[in-house]
Amino acid sequence: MESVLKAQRGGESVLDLSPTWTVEGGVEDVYGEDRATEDQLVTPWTVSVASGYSLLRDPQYNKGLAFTEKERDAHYLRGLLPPAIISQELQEKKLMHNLRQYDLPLHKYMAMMELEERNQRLFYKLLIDNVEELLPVVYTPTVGEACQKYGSIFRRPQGLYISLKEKGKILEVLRNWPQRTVQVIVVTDGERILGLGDLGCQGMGIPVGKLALYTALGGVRPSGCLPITIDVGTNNEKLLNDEFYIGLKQKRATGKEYYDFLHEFMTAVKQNYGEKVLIQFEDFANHNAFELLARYGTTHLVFNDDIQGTASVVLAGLVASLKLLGGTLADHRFLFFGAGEAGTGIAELIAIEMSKQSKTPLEETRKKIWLVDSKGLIVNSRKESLQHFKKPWAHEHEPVHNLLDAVKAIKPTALIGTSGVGKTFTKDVVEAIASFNRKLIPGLRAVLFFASGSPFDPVEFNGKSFVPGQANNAYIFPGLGFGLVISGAIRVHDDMLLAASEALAGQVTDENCDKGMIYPPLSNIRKISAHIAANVAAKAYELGLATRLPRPADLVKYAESCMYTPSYRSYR
Ligand SMILES: O=C([O-])CC(=O)C(=O)O
Ligand SMILES: [Mg+2]
Repeated sequence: MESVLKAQRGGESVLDLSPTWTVEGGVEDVYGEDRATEDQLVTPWTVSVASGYSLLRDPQYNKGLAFTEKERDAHYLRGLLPPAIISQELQEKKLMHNLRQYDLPLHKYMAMMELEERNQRLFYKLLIDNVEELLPVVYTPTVGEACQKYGSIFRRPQGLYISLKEKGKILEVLRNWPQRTVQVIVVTDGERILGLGDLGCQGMGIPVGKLALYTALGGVRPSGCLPITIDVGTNNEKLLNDEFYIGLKQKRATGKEYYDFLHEFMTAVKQNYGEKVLIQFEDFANHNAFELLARYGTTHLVFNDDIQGTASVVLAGLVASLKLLGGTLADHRFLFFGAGEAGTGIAELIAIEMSKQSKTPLEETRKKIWLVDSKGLIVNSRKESLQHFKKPWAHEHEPVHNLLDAVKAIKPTALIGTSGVGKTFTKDVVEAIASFNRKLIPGLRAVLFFASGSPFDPVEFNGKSFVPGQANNAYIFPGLGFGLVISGAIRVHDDMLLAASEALAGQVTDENCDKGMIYPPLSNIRKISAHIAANVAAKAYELGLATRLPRPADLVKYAESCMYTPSYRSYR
Protein backbone atom coordinates (compact mmCIF):
# COMPACT_ATOMS: atom_id res chain seq x y z
CA MET A 1 0.00 0.00 0.00
CA GLU A 2 2.73 2.37 0.96
CA SER A 3 4.61 1.97 -2.27
CA VAL A 4 1.44 2.19 -4.32
CA LEU A 5 0.59 5.51 -2.76
CA LYS A 6 4.11 6.73 -3.07
CA ALA A 7 4.18 5.91 -6.75
CA GLN A 8 0.75 7.36 -7.32
CA ARG A 9 1.25 10.63 -5.54
CA GLY A 10 4.78 11.57 -6.44
CA GLY A 11 6.44 10.40 -3.29
CA GLU A 12 4.69 12.79 -0.93
CA SER A 13 1.80 10.71 0.20
CA VAL A 14 3.48 8.39 2.59
CA LEU A 15 4.02 11.47 4.66
CA ASP A 16 0.51 12.70 4.00
CA LEU A 17 -0.88 9.63 5.69
CA SER A 18 1.36 9.65 8.68
CA PRO A 19 -0.27 10.86 11.87
CA THR A 20 2.93 12.66 12.78
CA TRP A 21 2.86 14.77 9.65
CA THR A 22 1.23 17.99 10.63
CA VAL A 23 0.76 20.25 7.64
CA GLU A 24 -2.28 18.51 6.30
CA GLY A 25 -3.77 17.50 9.57
CA GLY A 26 -2.65 13.88 9.61
CA VAL A 27 -5.12 11.06 9.25
CA GLU A 28 -8.37 12.90 9.15
CA ASP A 29 -11.22 10.98 7.61
CA VAL A 30 -11.97 13.88 5.31
CA TYR A 31 -14.39 12.02 3.11
CA GLY A 32 -16.15 10.25 5.93
CA GLU A 33 -15.46 6.79 4.56
CA ASP A 34 -15.01 5.42 8.05
CA ARG A 35 -17.93 7.09 9.70
CA ALA A 36 -20.46 7.02 6.91
CA THR A 37 -24.12 6.99 7.82
CA GLU A 38 -27.15 6.93 5.57
CA ASP A 39 -27.10 10.66 5.02
CA GLN A 40 -23.32 10.93 4.64
CA LEU A 41 -22.58 10.09 1.03
CA VAL A 42 -19.19 8.65 0.23
CA THR A 43 -17.15 8.70 -2.93
CA PRO A 44 -15.68 5.37 -4.08
CA TRP A 45 -12.09 6.51 -4.54
CA THR A 46 -9.57 4.16 -6.02
CA VAL A 47 -5.81 4.38 -5.94
CA SER A 48 -3.79 3.29 -8.93
CA VAL A 49 -0.27 3.67 -10.22
CA ALA A 50 0.13 5.82 -13.31
CA SER A 51 2.58 4.37 -15.79
CA GLY A 52 3.42 4.40 -19.48
CA TYR A 53 1.33 6.68 -21.63
CA SER A 54 -0.95 7.74 -18.78
CA LEU A 55 2.06 8.80 -16.72
CA LEU A 56 3.17 11.12 -19.51
CA ARG A 57 -0.33 12.55 -19.65
CA ASP A 58 -0.50 13.17 -15.92
CA PRO A 59 0.69 16.73 -15.21
CA GLN A 60 1.29 15.99 -11.56
CA TYR A 61 3.88 13.30 -12.28
CA ASN A 62 5.02 13.84 -15.84
CA LYS A 63 8.68 14.81 -16.15
CA GLY A 64 8.95 14.67 -19.94
CA LEU A 65 12.47 14.07 -21.14
CA ALA A 66 13.76 14.19 -17.58
CA PHE A 67 12.69 10.62 -16.86
CA THR A 68 15.84 8.62 -16.16
CA GLU A 69 16.77 5.35 -17.87
CA LYS A 70 15.75 3.48 -14.76
CA GLU A 71 12.40 5.22 -14.57
CA ARG A 72 11.78 4.63 -18.26
CA ASP A 73 12.25 0.92 -17.65
CA ALA A 74 10.27 0.73 -14.45
CA HIS A 75 7.33 2.80 -15.67
CA TYR A 76 6.81 1.34 -19.16
CA LEU A 77 8.04 4.47 -20.89
CA ARG A 78 10.47 2.84 -23.35
CA GLY A 79 9.75 4.06 -26.83
CA LEU A 80 7.20 6.58 -25.67
CA LEU A 81 9.95 9.19 -25.36
CA PRO A 82 12.85 10.04 -27.65
CA PRO A 83 16.15 8.73 -26.29
CA ALA A 84 17.64 11.96 -24.96
CA ILE A 85 17.54 12.55 -21.25
CA ILE A 86 17.70 16.14 -20.12
CA SER A 87 17.70 17.76 -16.73
CA GLN A 88 14.96 19.93 -15.30
CA GLU A 89 17.36 22.88 -15.51
CA LEU A 90 17.81 22.33 -19.23
CA GLN A 91 14.05 21.96 -19.70
CA GLU A 92 13.64 25.26 -17.89
CA LYS A 93 16.23 26.95 -20.08
CA LYS A 94 14.52 25.70 -23.24
CA LEU A 95 11.07 26.76 -22.12
CA MET A 96 12.17 30.21 -21.03
CA HIS A 97 13.82 30.62 -24.40
CA ASN A 98 10.62 29.55 -26.18
CA LEU A 99 8.48 31.78 -24.03
CA ARG A 100 10.57 34.83 -24.84
CA GLN A 101 9.88 34.30 -28.54
CA TYR A 102 6.24 35.27 -28.08
CA ASP A 103 5.48 38.95 -28.57
CA LEU A 104 2.03 38.92 -27.05
CA PRO A 105 1.65 38.47 -23.30
CA LEU A 106 -1.54 36.47 -23.88
CA HIS A 107 0.41 33.92 -25.92
CA LYS A 108 2.91 33.62 -23.09
CA TYR A 109 0.00 33.12 -20.72
CA MET A 110 -1.43 30.36 -22.90
CA ALA A 111 1.96 28.68 -23.16
CA MET A 112 2.33 28.77 -19.38
CA MET A 113 -1.15 27.31 -18.86
CA GLU A 114 -0.35 24.56 -21.32
CA LEU A 115 2.80 23.81 -19.40
CA GLU A 116 0.85 23.61 -16.15
CA GLU A 117 -1.45 21.09 -17.76
CA ARG A 118 1.49 19.09 -19.11
CA ASN A 119 4.11 19.20 -16.39
CA GLN A 120 3.12 20.87 -13.16
CA ARG A 121 6.50 20.79 -11.44
CA LEU A 122 8.23 22.34 -14.41
CA PHE A 123 5.57 25.06 -14.50
CA TYR A 124 6.28 25.92 -10.86
CA LYS A 125 10.01 25.70 -11.36
CA LEU A 126 9.77 28.31 -14.11
CA LEU A 127 7.48 30.52 -12.09
CA ILE A 128 9.59 30.39 -8.92
CA ASP A 129 12.92 30.89 -10.63
CA ASN A 130 11.70 33.69 -12.91
CA VAL A 131 9.13 35.31 -10.71
CA GLU A 132 9.69 38.92 -11.77
CA GLU A 133 9.46 38.02 -15.45
CA LEU A 134 6.56 35.59 -15.24
CA LEU A 135 4.32 37.13 -12.60
CA PRO A 136 2.92 39.69 -15.06
CA VAL A 137 2.23 36.77 -17.41
CA VAL A 138 0.30 34.38 -15.20
CA TYR A 139 -1.09 37.14 -12.99
CA THR A 140 -1.86 40.87 -13.20
CA PRO A 141 -2.19 42.29 -15.82
CA THR A 142 -2.24 39.48 -18.42
CA VAL A 143 -4.62 37.28 -16.45
CA GLY A 144 -7.22 40.03 -16.93
CA GLU A 145 -6.99 39.79 -20.69
CA ALA A 146 -7.10 36.01 -20.39
CA CYS A 147 -10.37 36.22 -18.44
CA GLN A 148 -11.86 38.52 -21.06
CA LYS A 149 -10.99 35.96 -23.74
CA TYR A 150 -11.43 32.86 -21.61
CA GLY A 151 -14.20 31.51 -23.81
CA SER A 152 -11.90 31.39 -26.82
CA ILE A 153 -8.73 30.22 -25.13
CA PHE A 154 -10.44 27.71 -22.84
CA ARG A 155 -8.91 24.25 -23.23
CA ARG A 156 -9.35 22.21 -20.10
CA PRO A 157 -11.14 23.13 -16.90
CA GLN A 158 -8.64 24.06 -14.19
CA GLY A 159 -10.97 24.33 -11.24
CA LEU A 160 -14.52 23.70 -10.11
CA TYR A 161 -17.45 25.45 -11.72
CA ILE A 162 -20.44 25.63 -9.43
CA SER A 163 -23.41 27.11 -11.23
CA LEU A 164 -27.04 27.57 -10.27
CA LYS A 165 -27.66 24.28 -12.08
CA GLU A 166 -25.90 22.61 -9.17
CA LYS A 167 -28.22 24.12 -6.58
CA GLY A 168 -28.98 21.57 -3.88
CA LYS A 169 -26.03 19.43 -5.03
CA ILE A 170 -22.99 21.51 -4.14
CA LEU A 171 -21.63 18.96 -1.69
CA GLU A 172 -21.66 16.31 -4.41
CA VAL A 173 -19.93 18.69 -6.81
CA LEU A 174 -17.15 19.31 -4.30
CA ARG A 175 -16.65 15.58 -4.06
CA ASN A 176 -16.00 15.37 -7.78
CA TRP A 177 -12.76 17.26 -7.30
CA PRO A 178 -9.94 14.72 -7.56
CA GLN A 179 -7.87 16.00 -4.65
CA ARG A 180 -9.07 15.02 -1.26
CA THR A 181 -7.06 17.22 1.06
CA VAL A 182 -7.73 20.80 0.11
CA GLN A 183 -6.14 23.57 2.14
CA VAL A 184 -6.91 26.75 0.24
CA ILE A 185 -9.90 27.63 -1.91
CA VAL A 186 -9.98 30.83 -3.93
CA VAL A 187 -13.51 31.56 -5.02
CA THR A 188 -15.01 34.26 -7.22
CA ASP A 189 -18.44 34.92 -8.65
CA GLY A 190 -16.83 36.90 -11.45
CA GLU A 191 -18.79 40.08 -10.84
CA ARG A 192 -15.81 42.44 -10.43
CA ILE A 193 -12.77 40.93 -12.07
CA LEU A 194 -9.79 43.22 -11.38
CA GLY A 195 -10.87 46.59 -12.79
CA LEU A 196 -12.59 44.90 -15.72
CA GLY A 197 -16.07 44.48 -14.33
CA ASP A 198 -18.45 41.55 -14.68
CA LEU A 199 -16.82 38.67 -16.58
CA GLY A 200 -19.18 36.03 -15.22
CA CYS A 201 -17.93 32.49 -15.39
CA GLN A 202 -14.79 33.60 -17.22
CA GLY A 203 -13.54 35.00 -13.97
CA MET A 204 -12.09 31.51 -13.40
CA GLY A 205 -8.72 32.78 -14.57
CA ILE A 206 -8.45 34.71 -11.31
CA PRO A 207 -8.77 31.86 -8.78
CA VAL A 208 -6.48 29.79 -11.01
CA GLY A 209 -3.88 32.59 -11.13
CA LYS A 210 -4.12 33.40 -7.42
CA LEU A 211 -3.65 29.76 -6.49
CA ALA A 212 -0.66 29.40 -8.79
CA LEU A 213 0.83 32.18 -6.67
CA TYR A 214 -0.18 30.42 -3.47
CA THR A 215 2.10 27.61 -4.58
CA ALA A 216 4.90 29.53 -6.28
CA LEU A 217 5.14 32.44 -3.85
CA GLY A 218 3.72 30.93 -0.68
CA GLY A 219 4.65 27.26 -0.83
CA VAL A 220 1.19 25.67 -0.54
CA ARG A 221 1.29 22.40 -2.44
CA PRO A 222 -0.64 22.46 -5.73
CA SER A 223 -2.76 19.50 -4.64
CA GLY A 224 -3.96 21.55 -1.67
CA CYS A 225 -5.30 24.35 -3.89
CA LEU A 226 -8.82 24.48 -5.28
CA PRO A 227 -9.96 27.27 -7.65
CA ILE A 228 -13.74 27.74 -7.70
CA THR A 229 -16.02 29.89 -9.79
CA ILE A 230 -19.58 30.35 -8.67
CA ASP A 231 -21.77 31.05 -11.66
CA VAL A 232 -24.98 32.84 -10.81
CA GLY A 233 -25.22 34.40 -14.26
CA THR A 234 -23.74 37.60 -15.64
CA ASN A 235 -25.03 41.05 -16.46
CA ASN A 236 -22.39 41.47 -19.15
CA GLU A 237 -24.42 41.77 -22.37
CA LYS A 238 -21.40 41.11 -24.52
CA LEU A 239 -20.83 37.76 -22.87
CA LEU A 240 -24.53 36.89 -22.89
CA ASN A 241 -24.47 37.35 -26.65
CA ASP A 242 -21.15 35.61 -27.20
CA GLU A 243 -21.52 32.17 -28.74
CA PHE A 244 -18.27 31.07 -27.09
CA TYR A 245 -19.28 32.18 -23.59
CA ILE A 246 -18.69 29.32 -21.16
CA GLY A 247 -21.10 30.34 -18.41
CA LEU A 248 -24.82 30.41 -17.69
CA LYS A 249 -26.57 32.66 -20.15
CA GLN A 250 -28.82 34.48 -17.74
CA LYS A 251 -28.84 37.65 -15.67
CA ARG A 252 -27.23 37.43 -12.24
CA ALA A 253 -29.23 35.96 -9.42
CA THR A 254 -29.40 38.48 -6.58
CA GLY A 255 -30.86 38.92 -3.11
CA LYS A 256 -32.19 35.84 -1.33
CA GLU A 257 -31.53 33.50 -4.24
CA TYR A 258 -27.88 34.59 -4.34
CA TYR A 259 -27.30 34.41 -0.61
CA ASP A 260 -29.07 31.06 -0.24
CA PHE A 261 -26.82 29.64 -2.95
CA LEU A 262 -23.69 31.04 -1.35
CA HIS A 263 -24.81 29.71 1.99
CA GLU A 264 -25.19 26.24 0.51
CA PHE A 265 -21.66 26.60 -0.86
CA MET A 266 -20.13 27.79 2.40
CA THR A 267 -21.86 25.05 4.35
CA ALA A 268 -20.81 22.36 1.89
CA VAL A 269 -17.18 23.50 1.99
CA LYS A 270 -17.06 23.32 5.76
CA GLN A 271 -18.84 19.98 5.79
CA ASN A 272 -16.49 18.52 3.21
CA TYR A 273 -13.15 19.99 4.23
CA GLY A 274 -13.62 20.92 7.86
CA GLU A 275 -12.81 24.13 9.70
CA LYS A 276 -9.23 24.57 8.61
CA VAL A 277 -9.75 25.10 4.92
CA LEU A 278 -9.05 28.70 3.97
CA ILE A 279 -11.65 30.30 1.72
CA GLN A 280 -10.33 33.36 -0.04
CA PHE A 281 -13.04 35.56 -1.56
CA GLU A 282 -11.78 37.19 -4.71
CA ASP A 283 -13.22 39.79 -7.02
CA PHE A 284 -16.77 39.85 -5.75
CA ALA A 285 -18.66 43.09 -6.32
CA ASN A 286 -18.54 45.55 -3.41
CA HIS A 287 -22.01 44.92 -2.06
CA ASN A 288 -21.47 41.16 -1.79
CA ALA A 289 -17.81 41.28 -0.75
CA PHE A 290 -18.45 43.13 2.50
CA GLU A 291 -21.60 41.17 3.23
CA LEU A 292 -19.99 37.74 2.73
CA LEU A 293 -17.04 38.66 4.90
CA ALA A 294 -19.36 39.85 7.66
CA ARG A 295 -21.60 36.76 7.38
CA TYR A 296 -18.87 34.13 7.40
CA GLY A 297 -16.02 35.78 9.27
CA THR A 298 -17.15 34.31 12.58
CA THR A 299 -17.98 30.80 11.39
CA HIS A 300 -15.41 30.02 8.69
CA LEU A 301 -11.74 30.62 7.93
CA VAL A 302 -12.38 33.36 5.37
CA PHE A 303 -10.33 36.17 3.98
CA ASN A 304 -11.18 38.76 1.36
CA ASP A 305 -8.10 39.49 -0.69
CA ASP A 306 -9.42 42.68 -2.26
CA ILE A 307 -10.38 44.20 1.08
CA GLN A 308 -7.93 42.68 3.55
CA GLY A 309 -5.02 41.54 1.39
CA THR A 310 -4.79 44.89 -0.35
CA ALA A 311 -5.07 46.63 3.02
CA SER A 312 -2.25 44.62 4.48
CA VAL A 313 0.11 45.24 1.56
CA VAL A 314 -0.53 48.98 1.49
CA LEU A 315 -0.10 49.28 5.25
CA ALA A 316 3.22 47.46 4.91
CA GLY A 317 4.35 50.00 2.32
CA LEU A 318 3.40 52.87 4.60
CA VAL A 319 5.17 51.34 7.58
CA ALA A 320 8.27 50.77 5.44
CA SER A 321 8.26 54.36 4.21
CA LEU A 322 8.10 55.59 7.80
CA LYS A 323 11.46 53.95 8.33
CA LEU A 324 12.96 56.60 6.11
CA LEU A 325 10.63 59.46 6.97
CA GLY A 326 10.59 58.89 10.70
CA GLY A 327 7.51 59.56 12.83
CA THR A 328 4.40 57.44 13.13
CA LEU A 329 1.24 56.78 11.14
CA ALA A 330 -0.63 59.16 13.39
CA ASP A 331 1.57 62.03 12.17
CA HIS A 332 -0.03 61.65 8.77
CA ARG A 333 -3.25 62.52 7.03
CA PHE A 334 -4.48 60.16 4.36
CA LEU A 335 -6.61 60.84 1.34
CA PHE A 336 -8.02 58.06 -0.80
CA PHE A 337 -9.29 58.31 -4.32
CA GLY A 338 -11.73 55.42 -4.52
CA ALA A 339 -13.92 54.13 -1.70
CA GLY A 340 -14.61 50.54 -2.65
CA GLU A 341 -13.21 47.31 -1.25
CA ALA A 342 -9.58 48.37 -1.48
CA GLY A 343 -10.09 51.97 -0.35
CA THR A 344 -12.22 51.29 2.70
CA GLY A 345 -10.29 48.12 3.53
CA ILE A 346 -6.94 49.93 3.55
CA ALA A 347 -8.41 52.89 5.43
CA GLU A 348 -9.77 50.63 8.16
CA LEU A 349 -6.52 48.72 8.62
CA ILE A 350 -4.53 51.95 8.85
CA ALA A 351 -7.01 53.25 11.43
CA ILE A 352 -6.74 50.01 13.43
CA GLU A 353 -2.96 50.12 13.42
CA MET A 354 -2.92 53.80 14.36
CA SER A 355 -5.37 53.13 17.14
CA LYS A 356 -3.16 50.34 18.54
CA GLN A 357 0.01 52.39 18.26
CA SER A 358 -1.34 55.57 19.77
CA LYS A 359 -3.85 53.94 22.15
CA THR A 360 -6.56 56.16 20.70
CA PRO A 361 -10.11 54.92 20.00
CA LEU A 362 -10.73 53.73 16.46
CA GLU A 363 -13.43 56.39 15.97
CA GLU A 364 -10.75 59.02 16.53
CA THR A 365 -8.06 57.55 14.28
CA ARG A 366 -10.55 57.15 11.44
CA LYS A 367 -10.86 60.92 11.42
CA LYS A 368 -7.33 61.21 10.04
CA ILE A 369 -8.43 59.37 6.94
CA TRP A 370 -10.55 60.88 4.17
CA LEU A 371 -12.01 59.22 1.12
CA VAL A 372 -13.15 60.57 -2.23
CA ASP A 373 -15.57 58.57 -4.35
CA SER A 374 -17.23 59.31 -7.68
CA LYS A 375 -19.40 61.96 -6.00
CA GLY A 376 -16.55 63.75 -4.24
CA LEU A 377 -15.30 63.85 -0.68
CA ILE A 378 -17.21 61.59 1.69
CA VAL A 379 -18.66 63.96 4.26
CA ASN A 380 -21.35 63.88 6.92
CA SER A 381 -24.01 65.57 4.83
CA ARG A 382 -23.87 62.60 2.40
CA LYS A 383 -24.21 60.00 5.13
CA GLU A 384 -27.85 59.07 4.51
CA SER A 385 -27.24 58.02 0.93
CA LEU A 386 -23.89 56.25 1.47
CA GLN A 387 -23.45 52.50 1.19
CA HIS A 388 -22.89 51.15 4.68
CA PHE A 389 -19.18 50.35 4.20
CA LYS A 390 -18.50 54.02 3.43
CA LYS A 391 -20.36 55.42 6.41
CA PRO A 392 -17.47 55.24 8.93
CA TRP A 393 -15.54 57.59 6.66
CA ALA A 394 -18.07 60.40 6.55
CA HIS A 395 -16.49 63.22 8.55
CA GLU A 396 -17.55 66.80 9.17
CA HIS A 397 -16.64 68.95 6.20
CA GLU A 398 -18.40 71.00 3.58
CA PRO A 399 -19.03 69.20 0.29
CA VAL A 400 -16.05 68.93 -2.07
CA HIS A 401 -16.69 67.63 -5.54
CA ASN A 402 -13.41 66.49 -7.04
CA LEU A 403 -10.02 65.11 -6.15
CA LEU A 404 -8.00 68.27 -6.72
CA ASP A 405 -10.26 70.33 -4.46
CA ALA A 406 -10.21 67.54 -1.88
CA VAL A 407 -6.41 67.54 -1.95
CA LYS A 408 -6.39 71.29 -1.39
CA ALA A 409 -8.95 71.09 1.39
CA ILE A 410 -7.56 68.08 3.29
CA LYS A 411 -3.85 68.62 2.64
CA PRO A 412 -2.96 64.94 2.87
CA THR A 413 0.56 63.65 3.43
CA ALA A 414 -0.31 60.37 1.71
CA LEU A 415 -2.47 59.98 -1.35
CA ILE A 416 -3.76 56.52 -2.12
CA GLY A 417 -5.48 55.66 -5.38
CA THR A 418 -7.89 52.74 -5.20
CA SER A 419 -10.13 53.46 -8.12
CA GLY A 420 -10.33 51.85 -11.53
CA VAL A 421 -10.54 55.33 -13.07
CA GLY A 422 -7.26 56.24 -14.71
CA LYS A 423 -5.25 59.46 -15.15
CA THR A 424 -6.51 61.07 -11.97
CA PHE A 425 -3.22 61.82 -10.22
CA THR A 426 -2.66 64.77 -12.50
CA LYS A 427 0.21 67.22 -12.42
CA ASP A 428 -2.04 69.66 -10.54
CA VAL A 429 -2.85 67.08 -7.89
CA VAL A 430 0.78 66.09 -7.39
CA GLU A 431 1.98 69.70 -7.35
CA ALA A 432 -0.65 70.65 -4.81
CA ILE A 433 0.46 67.87 -2.50
CA ALA A 434 4.12 68.69 -2.95
CA SER A 435 3.58 72.40 -2.23
CA PHE A 436 1.89 72.15 1.13
CA ASN A 437 3.88 69.12 2.29
CA ARG A 438 7.00 71.20 1.99
CA LYS A 439 5.34 73.92 4.03
CA LEU A 440 3.72 71.66 6.55
CA ILE A 441 6.68 69.62 7.56
CA PRO A 442 9.73 71.86 7.61
CA GLY A 443 12.90 69.91 7.17
CA LEU A 444 11.06 67.13 5.38
CA ARG A 445 13.46 65.42 3.06
CA ALA A 446 12.41 65.66 -0.53
CA VAL A 447 11.12 62.14 -0.61
CA LEU A 448 8.32 60.80 -2.67
CA PHE A 449 7.38 57.19 -2.42
CA PHE A 450 5.35 55.77 -5.21
CA ALA A 451 4.01 52.28 -5.68
CA SER A 452 1.42 50.96 -8.13
CA GLY A 453 -0.88 47.96 -8.08
CA SER A 454 0.17 46.54 -11.44
CA PRO A 455 3.75 46.49 -12.71
CA PHE A 456 4.88 50.00 -13.69
CA ASP A 457 7.95 50.76 -15.80
CA PRO A 458 10.89 52.58 -14.18
CA VAL A 459 10.80 56.36 -14.43
CA GLU A 460 13.83 58.47 -15.37
CA PHE A 461 14.13 61.74 -13.50
CA ASN A 462 17.17 64.04 -13.32
CA GLY A 463 19.28 61.25 -14.75
CA LYS A 464 18.24 58.82 -12.03
CA SER A 465 16.05 55.79 -12.52
CA PHE A 466 13.23 55.18 -10.04
CA VAL A 467 11.63 51.76 -9.90
CA PRO A 468 8.01 51.92 -8.70
CA GLY A 469 7.12 49.22 -6.21
CA GLN A 470 4.17 46.95 -6.87
CA ALA A 471 1.67 47.41 -4.05
CA ASN A 472 -0.13 44.25 -5.00
CA ASN A 473 -1.83 41.84 -2.63
CA ALA A 474 0.39 39.12 -4.14
CA TYR A 475 2.98 40.12 -1.56
CA ILE A 476 0.61 39.22 1.23
CA PHE A 477 -1.95 36.53 0.48
CA PRO A 478 0.43 33.63 -0.26
CA GLY A 479 2.35 34.11 2.99
CA LEU A 480 -0.72 34.94 5.03
CA GLY A 481 -2.56 31.89 3.73
CA PHE A 482 0.44 29.69 4.29
CA GLY A 483 0.69 30.93 7.87
CA LEU A 484 -2.95 30.04 8.44
CA VAL A 485 -2.43 26.60 6.92
CA ILE A 486 0.70 25.66 8.85
CA SER A 487 -0.78 26.76 12.16
CA GLY A 488 -4.12 25.11 11.44
CA ALA A 489 -5.87 28.41 12.14
CA ILE A 490 -9.64 28.35 12.23
CA ARG A 491 -10.38 32.08 11.93
CA VAL A 492 -8.74 35.13 10.39
CA HIS A 493 -8.30 37.97 12.87
CA ASP A 494 -7.41 41.59 12.03
CA ASP A 495 -4.28 41.20 14.13
CA MET A 496 -3.09 38.56 11.66
CA LEU A 497 -3.38 41.10 8.84
CA LEU A 498 -1.33 43.51 10.92
CA ALA A 499 1.18 40.74 11.61
CA ALA A 500 1.46 40.11 7.87
CA SER A 501 2.02 43.81 7.17
CA GLU A 502 4.62 44.05 9.88
CA ALA A 503 6.50 41.05 8.52
CA LEU A 504 6.43 42.40 4.98
CA ALA A 505 7.62 45.85 6.09
CA GLY A 506 10.33 44.12 8.10
CA GLN A 507 11.71 42.63 4.90
CA VAL A 508 12.37 46.06 3.39
CA THR A 509 16.05 46.82 3.87
CA ASP A 510 17.66 50.24 4.34
CA GLU A 511 19.19 49.71 0.95
CA ASN A 512 15.72 49.21 -0.59
CA CYS A 513 14.48 52.37 1.15
CA ASP A 514 17.39 54.42 -0.12
CA LYS A 515 16.34 53.52 -3.65
CA GLY A 516 12.82 54.69 -2.88
CA MET A 517 11.55 51.12 -2.69
CA ILE A 518 8.90 50.51 -0.06
CA TYR A 519 8.53 46.84 -0.97
CA PRO A 520 11.30 44.28 -1.09
CA PRO A 521 12.18 42.80 -4.49
CA LEU A 522 9.77 40.08 -5.62
CA SER A 523 12.72 37.86 -6.40
CA ASN A 524 12.94 37.20 -2.64
CA ILE A 525 9.28 36.44 -2.31
CA ARG A 526 9.58 32.93 -0.91
CA LYS A 527 11.74 34.12 1.93
CA ILE A 528 9.38 37.03 2.48
CA SER A 529 6.39 34.68 2.48
CA ALA A 530 8.07 32.45 5.06
CA HIS A 531 8.46 35.47 7.35
CA ILE A 532 4.89 36.56 6.77
CA ALA A 533 3.63 33.01 7.38
CA ALA A 534 5.65 32.75 10.58
CA ASN A 535 4.38 36.07 11.92
CA VAL A 536 0.79 35.19 11.05
CA ALA A 537 1.12 31.73 12.60
CA ALA A 538 2.64 33.25 15.74
CA LYS A 539 -0.39 35.51 16.03
CA ALA A 540 -2.74 32.57 15.49
CA TYR A 541 -1.06 30.71 18.37
CA GLU A 542 -1.11 33.80 20.54
CA LEU A 543 -4.83 34.30 19.95
CA GLY A 544 -5.62 30.66 20.61
CA LEU A 545 -6.87 30.22 17.05
CA ALA A 546 -4.23 27.67 15.97
CA THR A 547 -5.00 23.97 16.10
CA ARG A 548 -1.68 22.44 15.07
CA LEU A 549 -0.12 21.75 18.40
CA PRO A 550 2.38 21.93 19.88
CA ARG A 551 3.57 25.22 18.44
CA PRO A 552 6.86 24.79 16.60
CA ALA A 553 9.60 26.74 18.37
CA ASP A 554 11.10 28.38 15.30
CA LEU A 555 8.20 29.32 13.06
CA VAL A 556 10.28 30.78 10.23
CA LYS A 557 12.28 27.56 9.94
CA TYR A 558 9.10 25.55 10.25
CA ALA A 559 7.39 27.57 7.49
CA GLU A 560 10.41 27.12 5.22
CA SER A 561 10.48 23.39 5.86
CA CYS A 562 6.80 23.04 4.94
CA MET A 563 7.08 24.84 1.60
CA TYR A 564 6.46 23.02 -1.63
CA THR A 565 9.52 22.80 -3.86
CA PRO A 566 9.12 22.07 -7.55
CA SER A 567 12.17 19.92 -8.20
CA TYR A 568 11.38 16.50 -9.64
CA ARG A 569 11.04 13.53 -7.35
CA SER A 570 12.60 10.18 -8.17
CA TYR A 571 10.16 7.37 -8.91
CA ARG A 572 10.81 3.83 -7.83
O1 LIG B 1 -5.21 40.62 -8.79
C1 LIG B 1 -4.65 41.71 -8.57
O2 LIG B 1 -3.69 42.14 -9.20
C2 LIG B 1 -5.13 42.53 -7.41
C3 LIG B 1 -6.52 42.22 -7.09
O3 LIG B 1 -6.81 41.35 -6.30
C4 LIG B 1 -7.57 42.91 -7.84
O4 LIG B 1 -7.28 43.87 -8.55
O5 LIG B 1 -8.73 42.49 -7.72
MG1 LIG C 1 -8.79 40.68 -6.62
